[in-house]
Order: sequence, then C-alpha cells, then structure tokens
Amino acid sequence: MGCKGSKSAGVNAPFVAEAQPAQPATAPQKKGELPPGTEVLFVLGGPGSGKGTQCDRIVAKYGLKHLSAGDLLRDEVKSKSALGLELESIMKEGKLVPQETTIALLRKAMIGSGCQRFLVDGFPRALDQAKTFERTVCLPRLVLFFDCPLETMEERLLSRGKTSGRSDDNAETIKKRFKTFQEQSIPVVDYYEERGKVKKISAVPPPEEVFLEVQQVLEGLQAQQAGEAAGAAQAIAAENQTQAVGAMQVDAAPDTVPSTRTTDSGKRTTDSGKRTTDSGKQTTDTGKRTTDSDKRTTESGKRITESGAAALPADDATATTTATAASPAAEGTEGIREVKQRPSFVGIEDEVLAAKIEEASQAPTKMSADGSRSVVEMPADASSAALPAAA
Ligand SMILES: Nc1ncnc2c1ncn2[C@@H]1O[C@H](COP(=O)(O)OP(=O)(O)O)[C@@H](O)[C@H]1O
Ligand SMILES: Nc1ccn([C@H]2C[C@H](O)[C@@H](COP(=O)(O)OP(=O)(O)O)O2)c(=O)n1
Repeated sequence: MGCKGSKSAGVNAPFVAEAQPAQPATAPQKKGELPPGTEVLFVLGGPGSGKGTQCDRIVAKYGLKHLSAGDLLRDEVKSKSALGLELESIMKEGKLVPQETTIALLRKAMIGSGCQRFLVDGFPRALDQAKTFERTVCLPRLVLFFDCPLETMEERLLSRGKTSGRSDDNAETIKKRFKTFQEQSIPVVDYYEERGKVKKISAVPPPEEVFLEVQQVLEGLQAQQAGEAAGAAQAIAAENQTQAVGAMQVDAAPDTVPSTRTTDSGKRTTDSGKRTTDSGKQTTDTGKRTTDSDKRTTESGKRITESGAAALPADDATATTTATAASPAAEGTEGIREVKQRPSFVGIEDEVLAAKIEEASQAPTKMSADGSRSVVEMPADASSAALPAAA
C-alpha cells in the first residue's frame, strides 16, 4: 500500500489507525530525506516464524507501510545486478548482508514511499544494524518479536520451500540461518528488551490466533499514544497559559520592582509565583526546563531579571520560556505562541554515517568469504543500477 500522493493524512494520525490506508507524511518531506516524525515498528522473529504472514494482516487491518528487508534484498537479487549476485551468495550461505546495503535499501524505500509510519520486517538482524539504523534513521517505536521453537520454524520453512522458489529454503541453508539467528539476531531482541521496547508473542498457534495477540499489542500502543497526545496537549495548553499570563504581568509592571518572595531553593519568585532562574529564564507552570534552541520572545519582549528589578525596555532584551526536547514544543510568533507538534523522536543524527549509507546505496560491494566487505570499482554507467528505484 503506497503513500505517495495520498491526501488522506490526519495531522495527528496515530501510529496505528484501524482501517486506515498507510499514512502519508504529515509534515513536508525534503527531497532525499525522511519526513519529520518518521516512526517505525520492527517485526522480528526467527526464519519462518511467521513475520511476513502477520505483517500482511497488520497492513490489511491497520495500514502501515510494510517493508521487508528480505524482500528488498531479494528484489535486488532478481535485478541480476552485480550487487544482486553478491547478495544471493551471502543469503544462500545463511549469512547476513552487510548493514550498509540493507539500511540503504530500507532508507531509500522509506523515503521513496512518501509514508511516515512503517512496519519494518526482518530487520534489524544484528546489533550493528540496530544501532546504525537508530543513528541514521530513527529509533523504533516498538519491537514485535515472534517467538517460535526451531523445530516448528524448520517444518514451516521446508514446507514453504516447496513453493517459494527461495534458494535459502532448503535444509542445509536453514541450519545456517538458525545459527545466524541465534548468534546475531537474539542479541537484538535482548538489546530492545533491556530498553522496554519488546512485545513478545508466541508464533506457535495458527495465524489467526497469533494475530489476536498482535491486535492486543497494537491496540495497547494506540491507547498509549492517545494518552501521550492528551498529555502533550495539556502541557502545551498550560505552557501557553503561562506564557500569556507572564507577558501580561511583565507589561503590567514596567517600572517598579515586583514584590518577591524566596523559595526554599533560594530562588526568587514574582507575585504570580513564577520562578526566575539566575540566567533570567522563566520556568513554566508544568515545570518544563528550557533549552537554548527553544528560546522564544514574549510579546512585550521584556525580561524578568534575577534582581526582579525594572524590566528592560522591549528592544533591549528577551524573556524566554522553553520545553524539554522530548515534549511538544511551542514556538513564538507574537506574544501568544503558535503551537507546533514536535516529532516524537529525532531523525538523522549522524550525518557522516548517513552519508556512508547513501554512498553504499550507490556502490556495489565485494564480499569476501568471511563476510567482510569492500567497495568495488563500478563501471561509470552502473551507479544507478546498484539499488532498485524506491518503491
Ligand atoms: N502461525 C502459523 N502457523 C502455521 N504456519 C504458519 C504460521 N505463520 C506462518 N506460517 C507459515 O510458515 C511459513 C513461514 O511464514 P512466513 O510468514 O513466511 O515467515 P517469515 O516471514 O518469518 O520467514 C509460511 O509458509 C507460512 O504460511
Ligand atoms: N536485516 C536483514 C534481513 C535479511 N537478510 C538476509 C539474510 C536472510 O537469511 C535473508 C532472508 O530474510 P527474510 O527476512 O526474508 O527471511 P526469513 O525470516 O529468514 O524467512 O535475507 C539480511 O542479511 N539482513
């Protein structure tokens, strides 16, 4: 289900929204970049645990943009490019493709989709993949892990192999894939478990029963989001009110020292009970601290100083109010501020790595037998053939 060109997004569309098509980006997307507020749900599980089967159901019911790392890699193999041939031999060996290639494929498909909310299936399969994706794309909102015994997965894969045409669905490769899963992918589940992100679901029952569990998890996520949205709205309202009151107070007492009292911490407060910091910054009623990047100016442009003495002339100083980076922030226009929702997590943080991944998306790689990688010289006309066009 594509997002490009769709006009159906709600501004505050939840991550999972029943009976919705995959959501297009709600914020302007710069060319070649992910839209602000990009969100991802990882779907993990051993080979044959049923990730793809459940993803189909999730997409049908909730509408997220589904991206399967394995499918993206197989598409590359099908293209018969030099890179595709390299990938095929790695996958036949049950090994993992170098992370630059997989992340470049995923990132490109994400950007090209025009969507904002993604179900990423079969990724990350190793800790390096998880950490690099976090640095160069985004943090996952949640990780669904389909738990399944190896014997069950083996039976399923052998059965799938009768019709899948996949070169890795055979007894010999399956064994190698299980080894890779246990050695490299299980640590990813542990990593996200430590961060409280994993929802573990038994993948043994029939697909419809597994999906009942999946629905419970996703509906829990919806409820959590609704709570977060309500909390954020409250914080914004409280902050706006504080700002409006603060501006009025500063305007109302231009030339005199406001009467003050001292708190336990020794900070002086104005009559309104607003506390001023040494730097003259004002804290909000919600107790949110401020960062320099979030500085705003009140309508009067006047500042409450530590001495509480005469407010400075409007053209001389600024009063600032800030919010934590994690919370929705308001930005000043004129006095009473226009409110803007912040993305729930930061997008690209590491430009150098991002550039490396971009580079990997242009250059085929040469693999050695031990899985180490080097970039190979490409013919002048091959640069655009290294990756498939974005979905
Ligand atoms: N819960 C289930 N019970 C029985 N068979 C299943 C179940 N889920 C998936 N399968 C079957 O097992 C095979 C592997 O499922 P698939 O979704 O392709 O797994 P994965 O994407 O994890 O490799 C498929 O043939 C699929 O039809
Ligand atoms: N993040 C990933 C995902 C898949 N791969 C490679 C290695 C995997 O064995 C194959 C197939 O992955 P896919 O997720 O489609 O398949 P299974 O879960 O094994 O059924 O792709 C990878 O190297 N890195």
